[in-house]
Amino acid sequence: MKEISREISETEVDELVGHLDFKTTAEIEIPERLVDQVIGQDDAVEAIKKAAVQKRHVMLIGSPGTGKSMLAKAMAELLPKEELEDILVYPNLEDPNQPRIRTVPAGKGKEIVDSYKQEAMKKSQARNFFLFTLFIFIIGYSAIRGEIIWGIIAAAMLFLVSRYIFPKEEKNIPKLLVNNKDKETAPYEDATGAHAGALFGDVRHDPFQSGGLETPPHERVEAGAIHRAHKGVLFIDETNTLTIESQQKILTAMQEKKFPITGQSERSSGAMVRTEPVPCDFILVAAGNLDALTGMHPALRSRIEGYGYEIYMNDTMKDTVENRRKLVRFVAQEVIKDGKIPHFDRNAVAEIIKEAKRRAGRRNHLTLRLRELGGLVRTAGDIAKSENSDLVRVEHVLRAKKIAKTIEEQLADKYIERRRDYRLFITEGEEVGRVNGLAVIGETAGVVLPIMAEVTPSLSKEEGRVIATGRLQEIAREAVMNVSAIIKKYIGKNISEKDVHIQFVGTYEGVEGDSASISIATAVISAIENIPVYQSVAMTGSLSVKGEVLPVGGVTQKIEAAIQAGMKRVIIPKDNLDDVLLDAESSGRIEIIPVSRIDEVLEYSLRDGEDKDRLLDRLRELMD
Ligand SMILES: Nc1ncnc2c1ncn2[C@@H]1O[C@H](COP(=O)(O)OP(=O)(O)OP(=O)(O)O)[C@@H](O)[C@H]1O
Repeated sequence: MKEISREISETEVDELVGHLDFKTTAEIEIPERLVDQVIGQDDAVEAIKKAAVQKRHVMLIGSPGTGKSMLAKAMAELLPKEELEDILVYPNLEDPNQPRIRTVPAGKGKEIVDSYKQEAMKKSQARNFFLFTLFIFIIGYSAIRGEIIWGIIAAAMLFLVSRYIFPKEEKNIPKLLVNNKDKETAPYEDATGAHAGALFGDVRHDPFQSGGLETPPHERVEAGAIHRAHKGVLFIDETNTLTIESQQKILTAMQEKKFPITGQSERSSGAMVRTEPVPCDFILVAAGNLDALTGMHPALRSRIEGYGYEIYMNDTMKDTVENRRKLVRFVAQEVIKDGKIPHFDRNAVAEIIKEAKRRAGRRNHLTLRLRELGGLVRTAGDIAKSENSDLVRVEHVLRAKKIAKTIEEQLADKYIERRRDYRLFITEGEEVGRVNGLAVIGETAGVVLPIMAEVTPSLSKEEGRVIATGRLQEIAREAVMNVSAIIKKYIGKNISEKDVHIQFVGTYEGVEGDSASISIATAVISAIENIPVYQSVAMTGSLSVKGEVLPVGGVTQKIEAAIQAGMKRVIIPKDNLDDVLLDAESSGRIEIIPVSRIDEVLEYSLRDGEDKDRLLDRLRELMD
């Protein structure tokens, strides 16, 4: 049995950090451009570089937190900022409900608005001076004539009339709709989850629509994300969550490169206003997971397909020296980006990289779900900071790992807790037909999944049935089918004349049980042969019809779940041994038994005794 080394030694640290020579992440150099900071998504980086030059749209599909919005932001940095423009909206004297639109080079917009304001101020000052002199004259004259009351009344009337007669200069000042003054890069607009108004612009409602108190229509016009993204990038995550109508409008905006703004609420006075088309020459970066493709408007998708790039994001990258070095840089990047947490020392970085290996769930790979890993970096940083430590050290990372758990992991904890309360776990003694299987929730959390099997004579005359409860019926049926082949061939019993009942004890929403087949097999064999199973043993593995134990996913998480539930031994497929990456705290707390055949599973899980020896002898004779 292979003992997995637990203590993290100097050489291990050196290997984990890709033999980079550094004491703390403060020494690590970080590239200036965002695009050069992206890790492990080389195809996507290539595509956005090309798309930025050719002004093409891009679709990024993949798991959350792998860098989709980071790439969109990076793309905005690559676009020429010389082309940026300001957009102004002017009143239209002929048709006030159709305000006019003008574009000027970036920075000019504010100058124009300022000069209009000054002009208006001068005019209104002159007007006020004239009115003031007139009032003084009227009141002075009426006072001389001893009729001051009439004078005051006349002045008030004049004041009211003047409000109507004199044009309001401020009403002619254009409004700066999109301001790109002093922008360092082309705009990046994240319109994820935006409602129609935020996306396509809106015209506000005017509660005072007459009486000289109204706000002119052009002043009520608000730009949408598509307009603010003019000459830049419009990023929309979960594109499929937009209504079909919105997707259609985006498509029109992409084709026309301009889109008028109108009031979005039908009952508002804003709905009467519709501007001239407003420029919106943006590059769309649409993102999402695979579901996003199904909910996406086909025309929008084909527009991107035909005129742009579609990229599937990587979830993991190969575990190479070069990529480990990139993860060292990632830790440094996250520290700088956060700005508040201390730098990491070498050992702490190594622990993060170890976690990246663990989270990859795949042999010789590192995870690229870097947002989650970044969360761990920040939590470790916060712990170090709260303790006034000048550096983040291994102990901080280890503690952070306990806190920075994904929802699935927290769910698994609750699940375990609840099962403990109800004593659904049995971790000692032995029982016929009951096996502690292991499964995963989501992709990140392991759980113990107890399985019970019972074999009864068939109720139907023709053939026996597999009766499984819970959502895992299909898996149970498949596993039983494999097991029956094995049992028939090697144990010499035909279970097709029996009913096999399989129960997944307390199955939980989201549990995936594809790796439960050796557990089901063991439970069924135990039930048929009436040999009890040790309850201190947990197991995971897939089973072939020939009785070989095949590798499964999420072994580390499953072993952790077994440890947490209080198991003593865990049986895993031999091919998965390299995937086991327990942290210092968990390691050594359970005996790991790698197996490659079902007879080995039975050897370690069935109660010792003559029955078992006979069964194994028979089985091995036939299998060898
Ligand atoms: N490939 C990567 N390289 C470097 N850092 C990354 C990468 N992916 C994610 N990050 C880090 O995680 C943060 C969040 O990632 P980002 O928002 O780009 O993910 P996303 O794929 O857009 O996720 P979602 O689809 O859930 O919005 C980034 O700001 C960055 O700090």
